[in-house]
Amino acid sequence: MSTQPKAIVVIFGATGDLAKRKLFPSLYKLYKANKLSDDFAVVGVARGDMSNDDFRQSVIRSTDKIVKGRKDINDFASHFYFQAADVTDKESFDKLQTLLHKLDGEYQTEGNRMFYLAMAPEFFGTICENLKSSGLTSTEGWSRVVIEKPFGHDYVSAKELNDQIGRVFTEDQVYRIDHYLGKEMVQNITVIRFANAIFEELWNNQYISNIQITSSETLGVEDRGRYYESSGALLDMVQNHMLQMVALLAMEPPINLTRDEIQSEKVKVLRALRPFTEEEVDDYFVRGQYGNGYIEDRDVIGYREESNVDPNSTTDTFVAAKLMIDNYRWAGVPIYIRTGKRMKEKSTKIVIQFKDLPMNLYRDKNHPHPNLLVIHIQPDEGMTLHLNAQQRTGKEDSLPIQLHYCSNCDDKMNTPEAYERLLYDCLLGDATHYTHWDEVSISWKFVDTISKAWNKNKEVHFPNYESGSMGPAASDELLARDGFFWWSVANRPSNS
Ligand SMILES: NC(=O)C1=CN([C@@H]2O[C@H](COP(=O)(O)OP(=O)(O)OC[C@H]3O[C@@H](n4cnc5c(N)ncnc54)[C@H](OP(=O)(O)O)[C@@H]3O)[C@@H](O)[C@H]2O)C=CC1
Ligand SMILES: O=C1O[C@H](COP(=O)(O)O)[C@@H](O)[C@H](O)[C@H]1O
Repeated sequence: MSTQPKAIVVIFGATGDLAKRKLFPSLYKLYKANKLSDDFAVVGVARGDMSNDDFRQSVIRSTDKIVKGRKDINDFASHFYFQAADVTDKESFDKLQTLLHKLDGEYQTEGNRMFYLAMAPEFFGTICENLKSSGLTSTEGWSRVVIEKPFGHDYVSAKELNDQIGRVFTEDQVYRIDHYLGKEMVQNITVIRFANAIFEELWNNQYISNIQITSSETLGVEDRGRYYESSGALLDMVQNHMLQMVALLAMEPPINLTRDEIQSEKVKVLRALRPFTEEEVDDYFVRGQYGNGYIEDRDVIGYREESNVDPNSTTDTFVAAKLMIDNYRWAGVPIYIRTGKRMKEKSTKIVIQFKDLPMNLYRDKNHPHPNLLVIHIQPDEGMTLHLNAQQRTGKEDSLPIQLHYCSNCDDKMNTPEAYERLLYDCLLGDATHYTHWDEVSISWKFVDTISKAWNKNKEVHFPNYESGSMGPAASDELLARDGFFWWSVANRPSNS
């Protein structure tokens, strides 16, 4: 298989935020890394009428933040073409077909096509149906479709969408993107587990006390209020990114590293998640909404004051939960997750807390120092092992130390960005780090119960956490009830 795939990438929604902020810069980085053949073309689709030159200037501007003074940027941009089209208008697709045939000839792309749906979800089904009816998917090369999130807003809508897409593309042609799966250290979760004897033997309820996953953001809802009002943190982050990290952390070792075997093991974890009745939800889930506050040296408004947000909104901008996986390996081990907007720091971390020794000769009874494995997903990418190794002078107590590995502390720009990795994977036909329908459907069924319970009970006292905090007090109480607390582990080693 060529590591410099030839293809035409068609980006529906090419004048949108995702295209400019993530897709064009990622394609440029692939081009810079010689991961794109010279035979590639990108066709941007949107309604606005734009010349190819204007579109190329838009692409160049979007890469500005990456590399200054780029000699090759004009050559890169010359591969971009704009096709004005309204995706609800079938005739638009005939014009697109004509352009793709022309470009197939000019760039010898062998009829290979990636259709990237960087548009609002309500258009996903329509685009797929029009791609088929216009013959755009009948090509001598391969054709793949990348579907952005949210993939539906509940199980029923996700199933309808999946059936609509399934009438055009086979499962192997469908790439449901969850960009967390493109992140360096999310991809390393299975490497840390399955390439290190010292961890795999301990990775179970015999040795692990609890697991904590935090994905906190300092950003508020920004200009996405219209979308977020009907999503909230539960559907925006938990149903996809958080549950995907749980699956990777808890899965059994696959028999090999093929997509099918890895996804098969992830599905087993999701199926073993303890289901809750609607009455039990509030015993295991905490919801929050940010109020005003002070963050990153400035005053910020609360969620209800944001644009396109109902002043009496009950949408959750924060979720904490205690998940239980009822299988032999994890029975009894709580997995705590929390995610939210307008929190104290932008960070995604996983903390594995190991059980205490039955008898610790050096234990400082007032300052327990259990062993922790911290997997830093972002902003630092790496891991820290918290051990007890030094003896305090003249005392029996031991001192905690940290072994720290950071893969991007010296050169943050070198680690491929998630979208860069995932775009390249799709061009290569590798769906390992994309989500399979089986994973998506189970995640929706699990989250639907929580969503229904919360929609039935709107008696919430929102806002219930200050911007700049780590969420509502109930999130701490969720762990305190079990004798635990959220570890506020630093991004970098310290001698605390
Ligand atoms: N932005 C982000 O950070 C993230 C976005 N996503 C997902 O990515 C997708 C795109 O998001 P985002 O870029 O923010 O959205 P935007 O609203 O910024 O962009 C939407 C794009 O779709 C085009 N468009 C809208 N209607 C039509 C139509 N009828 N025919 C053709 N083109 C149309 C718009 O151009 P025009 O109006 O000129 O036609 C524009 O290019 C969404 O599914 C979102 O959920 C997922 C994760 C993060
Ligand atoms: O999918 C999404 O993720 C982003 C956070 O992504 P990150 O890579 O910056 O951690 C979140 O802000 C957005 O609301 C959500 O849709």
